[in-house]
Amino acid sequence: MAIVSIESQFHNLLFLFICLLCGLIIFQFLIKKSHKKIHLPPSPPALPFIGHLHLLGSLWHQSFQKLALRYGPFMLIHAGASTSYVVSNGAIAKEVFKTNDINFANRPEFGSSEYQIYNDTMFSIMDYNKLWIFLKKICMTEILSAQQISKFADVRKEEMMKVLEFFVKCSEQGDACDVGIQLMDMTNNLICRLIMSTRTSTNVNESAEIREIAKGIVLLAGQLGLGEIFGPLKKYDLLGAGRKAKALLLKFDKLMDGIIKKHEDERRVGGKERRDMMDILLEIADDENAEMKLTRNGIKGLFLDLFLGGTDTTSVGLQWGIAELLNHPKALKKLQEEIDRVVGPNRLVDDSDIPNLPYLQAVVKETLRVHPSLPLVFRKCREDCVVNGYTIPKNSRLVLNIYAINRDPNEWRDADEFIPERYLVNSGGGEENQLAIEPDELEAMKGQNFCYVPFGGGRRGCPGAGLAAAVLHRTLGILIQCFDWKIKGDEKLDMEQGVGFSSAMVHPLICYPVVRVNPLEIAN
Ligand code: HEM
Repeated sequence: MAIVSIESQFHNLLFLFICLLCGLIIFQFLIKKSHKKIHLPPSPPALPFIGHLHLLGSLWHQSFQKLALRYGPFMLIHAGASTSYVVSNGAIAKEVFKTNDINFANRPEFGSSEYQIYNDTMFSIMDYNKLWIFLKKICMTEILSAQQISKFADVRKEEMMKVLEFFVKCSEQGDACDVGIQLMDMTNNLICRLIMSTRTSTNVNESAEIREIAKGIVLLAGQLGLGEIFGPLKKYDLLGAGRKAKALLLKFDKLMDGIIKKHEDERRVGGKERRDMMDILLEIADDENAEMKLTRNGIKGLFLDLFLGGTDTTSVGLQWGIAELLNHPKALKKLQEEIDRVVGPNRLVDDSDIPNLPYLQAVVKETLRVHPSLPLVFRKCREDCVVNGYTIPKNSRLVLNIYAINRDPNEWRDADEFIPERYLVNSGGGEENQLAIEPDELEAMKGQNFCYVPFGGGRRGCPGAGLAAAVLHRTLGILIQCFDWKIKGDEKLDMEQGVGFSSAMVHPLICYPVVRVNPLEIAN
């Protein structure tokens, strides 16, 4: 009996073991099958919970660039609970910006939305929808149009003159100055004047207040973005950035209410000589026949974007431009010679000179290639689609590493080097002074070459590129025309890049300006 019982128990156990083994084999087979269905891009080995966070340094674009060298130009990266497809070359950027443009026209969430008071009306983060299309049209045909930019050329010049006066004074006194602070103030005042005809020194410090608010939000933006790594826990605002951002946004809201009211009062009285961006938007808001109703929140959200998107990016670009020229004295000399030859010493560089200054154009272009002001661009896909042969499920987060794309060694010779000459052809005679910028390169500035994407691309590309280009060329041209810049201690500048939303320099750009053409004597 006992023997029969042991034998039957053995059979039962064997049966159970075989069942388990079969179950395991079927389970593994199913997993493999499902993995085959979801064909995923390469990804570095990940750790539980934190994913690849341990592989990411303080500058994510540089970490992604290094990882791409090993895992390829299309990777899957898990930063805590947040998963992103990371693009690092021009061919795949083209698939996003061109082939699948409309599908990637949404932005992913950026921290907890509970703290965002303009959630559905902030142009840069709202989904691609009718309101976004309407606002984009207003940007491109009205407030950031080439016509509006040239209408305010005198305002750009006035702001420029303030900075020039300051540099001339430093030169006379032999003082060093923080060039970055001056350029930041200049771009902030400029954007404030274009938007609402106000500047720091003349209008109850509204633009200084806006500067402080924008600076605070830009600082918090990095932390808000980092909140994504907590997944659904982000709504608890574990880093506290959401609450701080909301306080700043409420301050901004109140300030804008006052500015809107002033504009409405002025409109009632009438007789304003020139319409600023606020006047244009208020007119559209009051227009009963407009395609869509533009609300006060829509106006505020758009302007917040212009303050955030336009100030740091442009002044950071200018700083890198000067810094690169100071570290490349031959390029600096060549640029000064070009400006002296084309413009001469009796007037300042003007917008109309830019087409005749190919080396200046090449310097600006190369600066934005090596130091894109926004090194990472975030998108979300609206439907399932295929990129680089992989199926990307709807609502996936995609990061375009502009920094890596612009420095791709397969596309650019000596990709990390600052070489403005790379865009130039000799238009005849073999002399350097007959250089011209390649026609293709002008197209590239408009986002048609996907290996060079400092302004992003497709319908969601930067709407301020025209204004940025106008400010960068003219300001850099005048600063180089009027001054020799001496570095403190006559050393090379440290080009280390800082952490943050825009890729600013870690070390302030401290220089001694030395007048070579006095702008106050020749201002035209
Ligand atoms: C050197 C200067 C600048 C650089 C390098 C730059 C770069 C960029 C980039 C890379 C994007 C993301 C584009 C994409 O998703 O494909 C962007 C978006 C944006 N930029 Fe700029 N930008 C600059 C200046 C400006 C200026 C002067 C303004 C306006 C005053 C501006 C306003 C915006 C806005 C509103 C967006 C959001 C567009 C959207 O989501 O549809 N930017 N910019």
